[in-house]
Amino acid sequence: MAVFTPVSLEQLSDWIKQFPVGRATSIKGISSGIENSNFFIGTERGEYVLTLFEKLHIEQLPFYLELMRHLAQRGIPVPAPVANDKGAIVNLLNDKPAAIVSKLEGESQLSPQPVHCASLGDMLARMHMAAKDFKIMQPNLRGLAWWLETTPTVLPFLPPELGRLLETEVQYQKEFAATSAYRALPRGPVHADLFRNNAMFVGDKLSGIFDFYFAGCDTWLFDLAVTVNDWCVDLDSGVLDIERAEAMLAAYRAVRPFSDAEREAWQPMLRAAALRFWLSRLFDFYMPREAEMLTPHDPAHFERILRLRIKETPPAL
Ligand SMILES: Nc1ncnc2c1ncn2[C@@H]1O[C@H](COP(=O)(O)OP(=O)(O)O)[C@@H](O)[C@H]1O
Ligand SMILES: N[C@@H](CCOP(=O)(O)O)C(=O)O
Repeated sequence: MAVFTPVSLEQLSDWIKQFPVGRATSIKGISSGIENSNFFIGTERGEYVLTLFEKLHIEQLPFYLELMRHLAQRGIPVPAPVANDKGAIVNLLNDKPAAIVSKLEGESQLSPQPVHCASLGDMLARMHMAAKDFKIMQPNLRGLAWWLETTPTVLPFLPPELGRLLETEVQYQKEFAATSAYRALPRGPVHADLFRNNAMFVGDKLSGIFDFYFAGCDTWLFDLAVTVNDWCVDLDSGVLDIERAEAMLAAYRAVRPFSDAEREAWQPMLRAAALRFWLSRLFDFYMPREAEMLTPHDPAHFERILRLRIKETPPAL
């Protein structure tokens, strides 16, 4: 994560007194990621992750943090938010809403094999089931409405052929969202950004999934499509690795079988998932923000993935 808002050990030491984690002993900015300011912090009780929310509004945060608490309570390995002495899990730090969550063990698996993809498929399905009774409703804020709003902002920066691809796909997704097949898709709270860098493994064992700050209520299939488009592709070409994709789909299906509507919507959803990240990367590329450390993401990667998902038949659900 880039650090947009610096926090000193002195500032942290004062702020952290309200939490039952003991005295702060260290703070270190995390350079990966592009949305929030994240820090590893050490305290007398252990290690945690401190996040300062840069763009999200304070009224949106309970959805993410309460969802993490809900999932953690149901045995899904996600960071558990720490409440302060008044029971609040979001508190201002340096004028930004901020939260402390438990630190997951392990490392990201950036070269996943079928065994890792199967673990993700299994966990994603279990997460969807565990979130079914979550009470707070918040739409996916990077869904169709955002695509429609953001496309005109990036279009002026694009060469004509890319602009046409973008406009055509947004129109296709708008029409697909009005079909009965789309409306019949099962839905609920979804992660919506479950990339390789948002899961931890200890050896080959999945130790947790994190970064719920794009989560929202959307179709379960969209969530699976986002996950397949990252975990089961060749990163240079965007081409689907069938063995990895089938391992993920089989593990997901073993927990929650797919419906007919989902089978019908699978290819459009893979396209939607590619479009979503192509558009957000274009937006971040042409409208960058100031940051102390910033790792930009390449929009062309998801343009390639979108072109491929449009023309190919995906592995069956
Ligand atoms: N709860 C956590 N446990 C362990 N590491 C974490 C945790 N949260 C974040 N990280 C680390 O911080 C990095 C950036 O966090 P992330 O949530 O992806 O940032 P952003 O919201 O900006 O995308 C991750 O890649 C991971 O290394
Ligand atoms: N996964 C998205 C960007 C969101 O950043 P993250 O570090 O929070 O996953 C992308 O790759 O475009």
